[in-house]
Amino acid sequence: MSKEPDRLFAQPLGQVPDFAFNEDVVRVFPDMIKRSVPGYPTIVENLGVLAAQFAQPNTALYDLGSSLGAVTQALRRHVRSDGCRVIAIDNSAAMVERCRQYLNAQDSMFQELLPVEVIEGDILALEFQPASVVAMNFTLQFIAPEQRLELLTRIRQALLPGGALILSEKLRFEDADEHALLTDLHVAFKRANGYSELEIAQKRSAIENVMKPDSLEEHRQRLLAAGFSKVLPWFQCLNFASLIALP
Ligand SMILES: C[S@@+](CC[C@H](N)C(=O)[O-])C[C@H]1O[C@@H](n2cnc3c(N)ncnc32)[C@H](O)[C@@H]1O
Ligand SMILES: O=C(O)C(=O)C[C@]1(C(=O)O)C=C[C@@H](O)C=C1
Repeated sequence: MSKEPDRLFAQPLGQVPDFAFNEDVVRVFPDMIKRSVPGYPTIVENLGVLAAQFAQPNTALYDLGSSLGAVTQALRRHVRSDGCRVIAIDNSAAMVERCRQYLNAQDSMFQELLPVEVIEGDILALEFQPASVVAMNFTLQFIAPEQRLELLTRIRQALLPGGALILSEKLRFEDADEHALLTDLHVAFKRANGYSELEIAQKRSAIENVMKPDSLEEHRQRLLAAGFSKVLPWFQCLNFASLIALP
């Protein structure tokens, strides 16, 4: 994985453009996500551990919004069920190209890894195959809010009994004081990871139009409306959480 440090927002930008998963972001993405999302390495590795409990032989495992394939790599490290295959999908051409290179490198270092197909495409247009695990690691928050229920309903319909959706998201808090406190604590996390006040402020302007977090309660209600029977939070660090949703 690239070790290039994220300095994308270090210089004053004047008008800050909307955040996009373009070449510039791809180059620094491993550093950016680790320094921006509290608990990210723990979530990714344990997503593999959890997935191994839900994966069933001869089924598909999806990594939706796969970026550079960190979750796909964790699935391949942990899932041992026979005949499983990973389907990773992302609509950023730059992400997909680099993801394929990283997965080829993983292939050359380890034997007997699950086969993986990396698709450049829109999750909203995906025809799901019967799946035992669907991972969405910080991707739903970038889908237009009015399209989230329909997408989750289609995921629910593709999930086999005994399978699971593992959904990680940045959270919004319904109580204004709670939201302000958790936002301040997240800023403190970023500062402790070496981001300046300018970097933090410009990144916030860049993502505010493109990333719309929901509250935990909104997630729970929508997952139930999509047909899931149970929603279990398994991880939270500050305003970032990961949920298991059972069919
Ligand atoms: C925050 S990143 C995901 C991080 C990644 N899952 C990980 O754990 O390292 C969100 C990703 O979702 C992708 N994405 C956003 N909307 C999408 C869509 N409609 N279809 C496919 N991919 C999408 C973006 O291109 C981006 O790579
Ligand atoms: O920087 C932030 O505040 C974020 O919300 C982090 C976040 C995310 O949650 O996906 C936003 C965009 C980048 O992809 C990396 C991380």
